Amino acid sequence: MLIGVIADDFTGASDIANTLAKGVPPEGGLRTAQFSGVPTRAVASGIEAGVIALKSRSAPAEEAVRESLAALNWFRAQGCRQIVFKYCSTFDSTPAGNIGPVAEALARALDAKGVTVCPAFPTMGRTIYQGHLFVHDRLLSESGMEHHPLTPMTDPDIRRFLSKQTSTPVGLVPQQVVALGADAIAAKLAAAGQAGQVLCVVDAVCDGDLLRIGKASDGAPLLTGGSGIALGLPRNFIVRGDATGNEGTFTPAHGPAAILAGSCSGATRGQIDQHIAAGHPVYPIDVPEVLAGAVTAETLTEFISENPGAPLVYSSGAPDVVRQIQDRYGREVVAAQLDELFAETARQLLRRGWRRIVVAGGETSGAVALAVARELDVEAMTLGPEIDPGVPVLSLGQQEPVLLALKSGNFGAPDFFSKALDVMGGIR
Ligand SMILES: Nc1ncnc2c1ncn2[C@@H]1O[C@H](COP(=O)(O)OP(=O)(O)O)[C@@H](O)[C@H]1O
Ligand SMILES: O=C(O)[C@@H](O)C(=O)COP(=O)(O)O
Repeated sequence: MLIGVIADDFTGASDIANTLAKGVPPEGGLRTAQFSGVPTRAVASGIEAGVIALKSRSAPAEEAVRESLAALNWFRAQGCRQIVFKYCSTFDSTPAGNIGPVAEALARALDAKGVTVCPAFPTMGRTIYQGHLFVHDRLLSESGMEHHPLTPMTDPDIRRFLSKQTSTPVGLVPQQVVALGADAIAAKLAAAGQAGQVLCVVDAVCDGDLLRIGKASDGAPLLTGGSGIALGLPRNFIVRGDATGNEGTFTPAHGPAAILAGSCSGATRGQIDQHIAAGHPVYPIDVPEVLAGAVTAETLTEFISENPGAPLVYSSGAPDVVRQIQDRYGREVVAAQLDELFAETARQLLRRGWRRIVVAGGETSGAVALAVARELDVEAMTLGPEIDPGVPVLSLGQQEPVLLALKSGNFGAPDFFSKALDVMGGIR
């Protein structure tokens, strides 16, 4: 294994695994596998890039650091030469962590300084200029992310926000330097390191910038960012002949399907509206009823079983509704109960023969994907086709694989849900 990625959530993991598997022409990508947590068993030989999905984004900082270091140790044992810490392209975190503490701990363990911090994903409108993160034409803090249920983002200045989470000063490589090319970027990062800046925000406003950063990162032990940071990495290994590249085989699955949505993002709520307008069966989950024990995984499984095609169950609500529920019951309590509801629903569906599940939301995907991995006793997932930017199909198991699509809350076209099922084998 050459590249090891530590991802702080499951949708983010499949996003960067997709980037590594695709790469850019003419070289293409690497043979990539995604793991649910730190693997406990030997993995297939020939994997060139591994992505460990952790559910650490909303965990306490100490726990996130511990799990990330365990992932690092596993990758080191596999011989990885480059480690990437993947977080959200909207830098989802709180002032108490976890991006700063995890990145500093990894840098310490790898003796790295002047480490790139670059959440840019221009295809999805996430760009960084003078250290400020934009989502399309809005600053992060006016993009809707200021209403996120778990990690509301109210400061678009990534250098200033990250500094609240770190014990060392944070540097900046401005776009004017990035535009000069790989040598200029590498020199600026080295100077930052010498000045004691362990982490350094690197501007990127287009894929060209990410490719220049990728080239500058050849040989770097550690970089951190969104999935865009991986865009230029496969080429470094392929042109040197260290990697042979991705062959990309995929077998669709047939049989019943289900869509589970716990994301409350504007994009997901729009996709739900579109799914309803298209006449597909939907079940809106009443969250107080879940907390009262009146709506359970059995309720959802029954609804899905009785409504073939593209049945959708969702808890997603508008920001004011979510706030009211959190104020009444507590944010963590609600999140834990909904995670378990979706996880148990997935377990029950697998036991009834379901082999295609689409999930919307990072936390929700983490809960579901971990439950599926444990239920099937399969730790590694391989990459199938990309449904929409940043969302691939994941395949678990060899014979009759189970297919998952883990959609980041903010990603996907308005018709994402039916599109995902089409790619996975059709709606029937
Ligand atoms: N109606 C609701 N009220 C309160 N919290 C909710 C509701 N629906 C979902 N949640 C919680 O909101 C969070 C959404 O996060 P996540 O699944 O990561 O989505 P996203 O990818 O949009 O960030 C989860 O913790 C989920 O349990
Ligand atoms: O970088 C991104 O935006 C995604 O890969 C990601 O991390 C998604 O997280 P959620 O929005 O919580 O699904």
